[in-house]
Amino acid sequence: MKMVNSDQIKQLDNIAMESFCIPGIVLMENAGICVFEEVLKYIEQKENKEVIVVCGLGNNGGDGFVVARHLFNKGIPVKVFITGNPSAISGDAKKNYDIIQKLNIDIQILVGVNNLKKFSEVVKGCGLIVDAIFGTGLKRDVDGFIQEIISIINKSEKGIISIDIPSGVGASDGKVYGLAVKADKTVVLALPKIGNINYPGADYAGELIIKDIGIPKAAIKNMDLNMNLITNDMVKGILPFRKRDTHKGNFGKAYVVAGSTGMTGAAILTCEAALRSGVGLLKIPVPQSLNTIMETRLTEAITVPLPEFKKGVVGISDFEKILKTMEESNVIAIGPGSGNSRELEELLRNILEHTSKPIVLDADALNSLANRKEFLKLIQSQTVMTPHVGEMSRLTELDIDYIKNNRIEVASEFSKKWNVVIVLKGARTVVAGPNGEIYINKTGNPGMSTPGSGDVLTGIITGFIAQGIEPIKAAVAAVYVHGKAGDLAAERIGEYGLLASDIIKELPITIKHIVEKIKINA
Ligand SMILES: NC(=O)C1=CN([C@@H]2O[C@H](COP(=O)(O)OP(=O)(O)OC[C@H]3O[C@@H](n4cnc5c(N)ncnc54)[C@H](OP(=O)(O)O)[C@@H]3O)[C@@H](O)[C@H]2O)[C@@H](O)CC1
Ligand SMILES: [K+]
Repeated sequence: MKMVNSDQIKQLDNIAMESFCIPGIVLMENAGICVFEEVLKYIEQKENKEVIVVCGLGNNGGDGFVVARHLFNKGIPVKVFITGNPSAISGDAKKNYDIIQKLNIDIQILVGVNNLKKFSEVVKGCGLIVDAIFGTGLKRDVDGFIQEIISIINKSEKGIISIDIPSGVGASDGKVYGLAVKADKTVVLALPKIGNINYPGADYAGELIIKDIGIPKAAIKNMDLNMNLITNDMVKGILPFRKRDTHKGNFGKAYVVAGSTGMTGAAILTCEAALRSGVGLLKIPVPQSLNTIMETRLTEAITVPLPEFKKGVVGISDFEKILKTMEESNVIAIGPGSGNSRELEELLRNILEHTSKPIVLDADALNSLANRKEFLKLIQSQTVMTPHVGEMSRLTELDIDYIKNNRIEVASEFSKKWNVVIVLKGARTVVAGPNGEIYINKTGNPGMSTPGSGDVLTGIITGFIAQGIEPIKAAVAAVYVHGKAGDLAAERIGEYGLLASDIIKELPITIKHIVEKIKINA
C-alpha cells in the first residue's frame, strides 16, 4: 500500500479535484462518513453515547463538522468545540461549519481559560471524543493553548478517535510537535501517512483504520509514489507459488557463511530460519573444529568443514573449495556470528570479487565493511545489507541519534550511493532500494529485541532469495514474515521470554497464513 507525506496527500487531493473533477466537499463528506461509521461502532457498545467533536480551523476540523452532522441526524447527543476563532474557517470546512450552525448543533468556541474549565467539565460527562484539531496541515509546534486542550483530552480517560492522524503528530515524519492526542483509534483517510506508521507518532495512533474516501486509484498511480507500507497482500504476491510436481532442487540453494567459536548459535539460527523459509538445499562452510556441533544441531543442512588458520573462524584458507560451493548456490549470506577478524575481511573481499550471485551481508560482514570501507566499491547490485542503527552508524559514520531521527533518508541515500538494498532494522524496519523505493514494515514487537533475532531475519531473506525472489522483494517479504512470526510467538508466550528460536518455530505457520490469506490475530 502506498504511503504519503503531507505534501503528497495535498497533491493527491488536488489531482482528485482537478483531473478527476471530484469536488473537495465530496471527499470531505466521504471522510466524515468514514469516521462517523467508526464512531457509531464505538458508541454502540457504550452506555454513555454523548460525543464531543473537537475541531480545528482547517479541513481536519471540516471533517469533524461532517461527523457531528451525521451524529446529530442520527439523534446521537453531540457537542462541537472549536479551538479558535471560527472566522478563520474557510473553503469546504466553512460550508460544513455553516451547515451545523443552521442545524443548531451545540457549538462552543474554545478561547480563554474559563472556556477551558468548561471544556474540561463537558469532557467529564461524555462517552467519546473525536479529535479533529489538526490533520496533515500541522507544520509547527502546537501552541500552548491548544496543548492545554490536548492535555485535557488525554487525561479524560474517555474513548478517543482521531481523524487522519492524532493532532500534534507530524504527518511527514511522525514527530510529536509539542504535545499530541493519544488516540484509541485513528481513522486514516485515503492512504497512510508516514506519521501514522513512524515512531514516536505511531504510538499515539492506537488502532489504525485505513479508509477509502473516493480518491481514484488512477490518481494514486499518477503520483508515482515511492513509499510503501508492507501489507499481507503485497507479501502474498511476492512469495512463490509451490507447484505440486516438484523436488527440493526447485527451491534453490543457499550458502551461509556464519558462526565462529562462541557464536555457533548465530549460524544455527540463520540456517534454521532459511530452511524454515523454504530453501531447498543449504550448505554451511564451518571451521573443522566446529563441524561436530554444527552437524549435531543442523540436521537438515550440509556442513562443509574447512581447515582453519585461526581456530574457530572461517577464513580464506580453502577459497577454491568455498568458491566452488558458492557458485553452485543461488545466494550467499555472510556475517552472523562470524566474528571480527582479518580472516573474515579477506574472505569477504574474495567473495565480493569473485561472485555476481545475490549476497546478504549482516552483522560481522557489515563490521568488516565498516573497517574496510574500500570494499564497499566491490559490492554489486543484488546485494542486501541488513544493518541495525549501530551498524549503520559505523558504515556511514553518522551519529546514531541522527540515524534514528532520519531512518528513511539515511537508508535510502546509502542504498542509492552503493546500489544495494538496505534493510535498516528496528521498530518499523525500513527497506530501501537503489531506485529510491522505500518499504516500511509494521509487523513485530519489542519482544523481538532479543539475541539472534537479526540472524533469523538474515536467514529468511536468504531463504527467499534462494527460491528465486528478487533481492529487494525478498527483503520486503522477509521483514514482514519475521515480524508476523514474532507477533504470533508473542501472542502465544508473551514478549518477555521470547527467544529468536521461538520466531523460527512460528515461520511455517506464518507463511502458510500469509499464502492462504488467513487472518492472524497477532
Ligand atoms: N487530503 C485529502 O484527501 C483530504 C483531506 N481532508 C482533511 O484535511 C486535512 C488537512 O487539512 P488542512 O490542510 O486544512 O490542514 P489541517 O490539518 O486541518 O490544519 C490546518 C489548520 O491548522 C492550523 N495550524 C497548523 N499548525 C498549527 C499549530 N501548530 N498551532 C495552531 N494552529 C495550527 C492552520 O493554521 P495556519 O497555519 O493556516 O495559520 C490551519 O488552520 C486532512 O488531515 C484531512 O483530515 C479531508 O477533508 C478530505 C480529503
Ligand atoms: K486529528
